[in-house]
Amino acid sequence: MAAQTISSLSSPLQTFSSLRPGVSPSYRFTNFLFYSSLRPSLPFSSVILKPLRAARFRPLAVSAALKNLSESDLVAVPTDPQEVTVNFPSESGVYAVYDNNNDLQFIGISRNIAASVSGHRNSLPELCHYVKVGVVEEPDRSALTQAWKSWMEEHLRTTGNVPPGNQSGNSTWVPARQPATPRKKPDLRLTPGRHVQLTVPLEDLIHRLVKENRVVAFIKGSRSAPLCGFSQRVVGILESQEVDYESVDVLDEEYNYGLRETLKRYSNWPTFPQVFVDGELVGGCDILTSMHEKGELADLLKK
Ligand SMILES: N[C@@H](CCC(=O)N[C@@H](CS)C(=O)NCC(=O)O)C(=O)O
Ligand code: FES
Repeated sequence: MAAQTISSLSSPLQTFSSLRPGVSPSYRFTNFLFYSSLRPSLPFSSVILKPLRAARFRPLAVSAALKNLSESDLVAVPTDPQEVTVNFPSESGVYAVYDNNNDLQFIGISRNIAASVSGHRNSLPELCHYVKVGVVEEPDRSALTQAWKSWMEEHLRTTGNVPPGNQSGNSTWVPARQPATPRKKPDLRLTPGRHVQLTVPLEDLIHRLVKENRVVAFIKGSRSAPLCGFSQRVVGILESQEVDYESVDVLDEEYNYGLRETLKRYSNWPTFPQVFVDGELVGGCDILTSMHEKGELADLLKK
């Protein structure tokens, strides 16, 4: 195995999960500050101290800037996915996963480290006990690949082995592909079409729609083909929550004529997407993203 070269391994980019395109730099920065200022405390018992060749344990990834693999802190992965989401950085970077014997199993790249770690912990609990993470500044593809290579080379140099999960042909750590994409629910239409003269104001139709359906997302484009990155992100978040929701395309001039401007007045919110839960506007893309990352959206939808 020592003879295996880095370039012969399956591409680290295949391991990207939870891609979050379009997160504005300012938002990411705020997020980073938020995570940096966290001083979470894990129950001490959840961190099993062992005589390690690995590094010190620290409670969670509070100092996650990219360092050498050997210098990075080994952090116990909480069993609660919400704790992972809150305490690990949702930044782009590299991560190394260790089993409960502190054996390195896999080195991956992620656009959202917390989401990837949470996914691995969920699908491979027996192999995903500890992680090291390194946030990559200005994380374009080449910077991320470079970081991944440097960790991989360091591990190869010191052990002569490629981590089992990175050996070619091993698909344990790659998220399983969905067999066939299930057909998405159709979008709701507010009217029968432009040819029909409405006898009720559009506001009343909007009101009825959001009161009669628990979760409604007004988006640009359809849920199967959103026409704007903000709407796409919100659809992705709602799908990841596995919530039953209705979607309405505000750009559909045939069946939702006038909705784009009327809804802005109805909700007093100037942009799309707009997500309503129990008849109340929850927010747009920024708010939904933030609530999703903090676990607040799951709580709201569970109620
Ligand atoms: N910060 C907003 C981003 C959404 C946004 O800026 N939407 C714009 C462009 S898609 C919009 O809807 N503008 C009004 C319009 O197109 O009628 C959010 O969190 O939802
Ligand atoms: S940003 Fe252009 S349509 Fe949304």
